[in-house]
Amino acid sequence: DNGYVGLGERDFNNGKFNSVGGSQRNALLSEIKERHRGLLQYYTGSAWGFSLKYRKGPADRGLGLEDDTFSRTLEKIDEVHVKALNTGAGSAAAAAGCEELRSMRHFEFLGSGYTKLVLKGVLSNGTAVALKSVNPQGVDMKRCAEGFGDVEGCFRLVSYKLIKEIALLQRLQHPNVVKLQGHCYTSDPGLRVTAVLELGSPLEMIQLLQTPWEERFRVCMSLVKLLHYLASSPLGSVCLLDFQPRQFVVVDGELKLSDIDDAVAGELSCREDRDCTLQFPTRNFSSPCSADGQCRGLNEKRNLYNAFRYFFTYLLPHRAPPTLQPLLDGIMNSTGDLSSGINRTLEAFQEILHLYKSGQYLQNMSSSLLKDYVLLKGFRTKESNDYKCWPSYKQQSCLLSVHDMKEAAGICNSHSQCQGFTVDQQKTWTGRSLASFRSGFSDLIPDVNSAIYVKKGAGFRATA
Ligand SMILES: Nc1ncnc2c1ncn2[C@@H]1O[C@H](COP(=O)(O)OP(=O)(O)OP(=O)(O)O)[C@@H](O)[C@H]1O
Repeated sequence: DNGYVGLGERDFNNGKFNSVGGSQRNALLSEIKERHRGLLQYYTGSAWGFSLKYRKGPADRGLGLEDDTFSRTLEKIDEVHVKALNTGAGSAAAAAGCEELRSMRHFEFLGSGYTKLVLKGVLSNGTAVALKSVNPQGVDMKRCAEGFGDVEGCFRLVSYKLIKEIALLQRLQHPNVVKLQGHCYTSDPGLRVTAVLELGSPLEMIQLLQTPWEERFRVCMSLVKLLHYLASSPLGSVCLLDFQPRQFVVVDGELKLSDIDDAVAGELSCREDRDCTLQFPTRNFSSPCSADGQCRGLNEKRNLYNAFRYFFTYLLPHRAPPTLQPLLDGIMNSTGDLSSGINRTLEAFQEILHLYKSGQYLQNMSSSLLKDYVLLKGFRTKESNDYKCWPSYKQQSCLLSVHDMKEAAGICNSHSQCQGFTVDQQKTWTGRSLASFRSGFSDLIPDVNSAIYVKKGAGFRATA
């Protein structure tokens, strides 16, 4: 009994629900109520500044609204979500709501998945954003429509995943979670929800594998910072059930979580230790069941092991500076067997970052290296193709990050084609300089702000 059995047919034909068979309809209603109830946990807490007006009856039958017609119930459900989302953190300052979206033109397809369709749009202030809505062609919609035969009802059901995403994004604010810029929730004639998000680019693992180690380290470190936050977030410990690279986007080189509807907050309940087992294809892990019946630390473990198997394994150790390799091996081991938690893992990343930024990883770098070079002040090279090296910041030339000129000289000495280098004003995210390594200098241009290190004996000619 879902509290709605026996409602008149008119209640389902008001433009919100199609007429479908009774048992299918009731099953869909049960699912809708279930999803709706599941969302309430994300709205409670002092941050919301209001209390939910729901009367929870015995076993929460009909959400205490049994006397109302179904359409009225949906209205009340909508009222709760609209109110909760509109008073959620950051909503007052949100840049985009329904009005803003209605005036938007020219959308571009960005991506789609089982549940959502993502389009690029531009706000009136010129900011490009990602707009998420229910994917009418997605597997979620198709399965639901096949099962229940009610497209409008299914739209509502699937929308709750997006509403959950909005509610979670309001509460989980972190530099490595995409920023919610606003949302639109309309329920007349049918429920339509749009989330307005910070725009990123899809995480392309193949592309990332070809980027310099420093950038791959950055992605892994972004992930570690995110997991550190999720381990003790305002919603308690949060577990990302679906942990695939496609759940993340990249914004200015930083990894950000974008698909959060499959996250769960709070530790798993348990009766005994056996209930707290994590099963992965090649390994199992377990946590003790605490006296208050929770698998303490299990969410953190699951997230961290997934970070190891989907990210660190591919991105972290390859082509790292040799002196940092032992520390990186340490991270690979301690996350691969979960002997360290997220706190210790973050510390290990911070230590590596410090050694890298400060140049301390460059042990025994001889200062005599620069003696092989002549400093030519007041010149720069033309932006042109030159010999390639891997992994370079540019595809058609050899552009690498360096701590200082000595490191650049050492790199140049190790490349047979290299005849010298210039160091850019541009910095990488760690504050290191970008050095352009050259095989010749037939294209020099006067530039008071630049200097070139030319290998002694290398021929060069200025064009002006
Ligand atoms: N903020 C964003 N900026 C740019 N592209 C995005 C953004 N968010 C999502 N996308 C793209 O849209 C795709 C679908 O989004 P999302 O993962 O939220 O949908 P989904 O239906 O939950 O997907 P899945 O079936 O993988 O769980 C993503 O894989 C990503 O490529």
